Amino acid sequence: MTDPAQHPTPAVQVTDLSVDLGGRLVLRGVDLRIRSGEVVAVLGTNGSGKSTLIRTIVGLLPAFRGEVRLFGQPVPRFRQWQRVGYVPQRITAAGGVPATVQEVVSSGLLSRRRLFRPLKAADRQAVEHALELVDMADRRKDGVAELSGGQQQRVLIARALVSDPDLLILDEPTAGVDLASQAIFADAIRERVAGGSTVVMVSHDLGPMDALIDRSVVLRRGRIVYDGPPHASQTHAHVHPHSADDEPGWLS
Ligand SMILES: Nc1ncnc2c1ncn2[C@@H]1O[C@H](COP(=O)(O)OP(=O)(O)OP(=O)(O)O)[C@@H](O)[C@H]1O
Repeated sequence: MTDPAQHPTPAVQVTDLSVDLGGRLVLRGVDLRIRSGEVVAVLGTNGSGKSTLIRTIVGLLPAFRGEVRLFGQPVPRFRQWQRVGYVPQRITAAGGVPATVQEVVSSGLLSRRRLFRPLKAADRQAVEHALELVDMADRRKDGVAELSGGQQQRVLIARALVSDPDLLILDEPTAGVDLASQAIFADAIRERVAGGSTVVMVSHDLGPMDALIDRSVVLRRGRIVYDGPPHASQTHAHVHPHSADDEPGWLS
């Protein structure tokens, strides 16, 4: 029998995943197993498939072949979305709908409350805490459309953190966010990681988050070409993807 202590259910399990976008295979045969508590960076050049991988993991894109499981459950049947915080790649936080900062952050709690019900005191407190974390509490009543790009990104980060998720999936969360806010965000993530959260993060520039990463995965043309310790991948990911065949982690 398998010992569950030695083989606990991974937070994310991607098996032989291929994804088709517009008739083209953008991901091809991706295998990735992320244990609970790991902090994994997904790296690779523009168009290598990072966002596609992230969006398939959170169920926004269907698998063409293979599957993704979250906490052991295939994504199409997964229902515990309150356990997952997701920051999408930079888009307008409003998504075209006029909404205040407070409303967007509250929407991070939607899966744990009934739509259109007023927030309970504990929820209001969680929203306030998340807004304070990203230093946006004084803008709570403002429309997100009136914010700068970096401020909108901070609101999306607060939305992902508000439900105190077990798994954070972040697609370039700090793109366009100033260094001070990146440091605040890194602290918030560090706190979550210390509490046992799992983090999967796409980034071109990890900045203050760099020290938190314990593993990185490099994509190239829809395939994983490196999976191992962060150092070698960051040195070579964008420069010489084939120059480090003798280093551990590089896949042929
Ligand atoms: N809706 C779509 N239809 C067809 N092809 C798409 C679509 N969205 C993305 N692609 C293609 O899929 C490939 C991977 O895109 P993806 O956004 O996953 O890359 P990425 O690694 O996240 O890039 P970046 O670093 O620029 O964000 C690209 O070649 C892109 O042109």
